Amino acid sequence: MPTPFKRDVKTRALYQEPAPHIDKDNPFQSMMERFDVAAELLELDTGLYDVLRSPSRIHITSIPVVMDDGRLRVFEGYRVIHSEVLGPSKGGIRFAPDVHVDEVKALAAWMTWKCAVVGVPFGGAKGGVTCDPSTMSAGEVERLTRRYTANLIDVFGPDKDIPAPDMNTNEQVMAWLLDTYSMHARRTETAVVTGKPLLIGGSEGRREATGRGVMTTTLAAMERLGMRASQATVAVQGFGNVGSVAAKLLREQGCKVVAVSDVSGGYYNADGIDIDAAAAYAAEHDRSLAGFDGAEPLTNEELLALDVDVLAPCAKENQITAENAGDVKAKIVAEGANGPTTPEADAILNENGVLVIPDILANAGGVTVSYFEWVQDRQGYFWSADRVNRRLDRMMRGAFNRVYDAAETYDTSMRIGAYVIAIEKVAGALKMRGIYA
Ligand SMILES: NC(=O)C1=CN([C@@H]2O[C@H](COP(=O)(O)OP(=O)(O)OC[C@H]3O[C@@H](n4cnc5c(N)ncnc54)[C@H](O)[C@@H]3O)[C@@H](O)[C@H]2O)C=CC1
Ligand SMILES: O=C(O)CCC(=O)C(=O)O
Repeated sequence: MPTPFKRDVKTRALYQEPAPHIDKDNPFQSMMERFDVAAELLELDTGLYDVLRSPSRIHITSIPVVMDDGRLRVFEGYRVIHSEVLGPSKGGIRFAPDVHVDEVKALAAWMTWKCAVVGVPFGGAKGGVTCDPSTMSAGEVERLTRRYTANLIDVFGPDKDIPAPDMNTNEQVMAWLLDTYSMHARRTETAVVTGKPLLIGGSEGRREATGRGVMTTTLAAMERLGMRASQATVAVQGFGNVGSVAAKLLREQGCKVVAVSDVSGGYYNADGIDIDAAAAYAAEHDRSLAGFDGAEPLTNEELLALDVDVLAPCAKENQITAENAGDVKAKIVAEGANGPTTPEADAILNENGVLVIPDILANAGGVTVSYFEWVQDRQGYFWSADRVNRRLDRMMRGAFNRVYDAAETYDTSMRIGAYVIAIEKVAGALKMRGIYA
């Protein structure tokens, strides 16, 4: 096996300290720690550094919703536009109880870097509403979505800012967003949102795209490490849109998926989980694996420490930390989720020779097919699933190779290699446009 990439060294010598209110487990801080290392490697001008670290706009909005019992509740919603340097801003919307502005800021910045790494002509944005959709009816979620969209109507637009699904949002939520926007615009505007149903301008392959990108980049990493898919074991944390599809597609490539998990806990079977059965079970049980009997129970912590070849964290931020990174036995960590590994954990994984395929590369399949969807909507001409998947695989493979090569050139991790590519591209565009003149 090739020598693992070297541990990253950061000095913060050139750049300002992060804002003092940001604590160390904060996702924005976590993003900035990696940004700082890459900026130093690039010897990035300190002025450009300041521009790139700062979101271009933060929208915070109160969303009044009449609940089914007649009570009026007010939710807080966000849309952070991190950058529009490479094109209109792009990024998902998340509905979750722990959504907060610094999380959305980090997710928006990750979108900027992700689009640049994979080569789609978008800037970065992200949205979120602090709410618990598991306790809300479909009608309540629809009213929340429509009011959130109406409040941000001037922000969104096919040439301005284009949302998509993320945690706890789906095609139906995107359809409500499209409809609300179109009512205000007085015309049907399909390209204002991606990840929507096929019937109203969605793309073949978008639902599976993020998991598919996780599969493609994992296979590319296996090739680099001389591993065979047919002999590889896999554990997947999170069994939603990303995790369930990644598990299914890796299984189809010959891997043995021995463990999956969701918020209800983990499920282990040394002979391999029947992923179709698990997906069918979750579909029938309100998206939950609780009670799935095709496997033995284990905790999410135990899943992360399993003796497998590939670990795919596909749930949420800060799952692999300084406390548990030393227990990770996988040779490859494929980050389906955004921000699942803390900077301290990165250092431990690098030291232990684990190849981490960073989130801004591994999960970029979603935004890549969102780009294809936007292109198709604007042309009014729709592609076959085969065409979408072939183009996606080509772009993910190309991005993987560029990041791997950058990591070798700079003698660093794939994560920092990915940041180097992204920052170089966005900073270059910024200078060329003269914004920084
Ligand atoms: N949906 C998409 O196209 C994209 C999603 N992502 C990222 O992938 C991650 C997952 O997103 P989706 O699959 O869309 O969300 P989802 O809402 O469809 O699924 C989330 C899954 O994670 C599980 N989960 C939540 N908390 C957990 C915990 N503490 N431990 C274990 N499992 C837990 C849930 O039970 C569920 O199975 C997020 O970080 C998201 O930002 C990244 C790129 C694109
Ligand atoms: O498909 C998109 O536009 C964005 C998906 C997303 O939110 C992400 O990649 O984190």
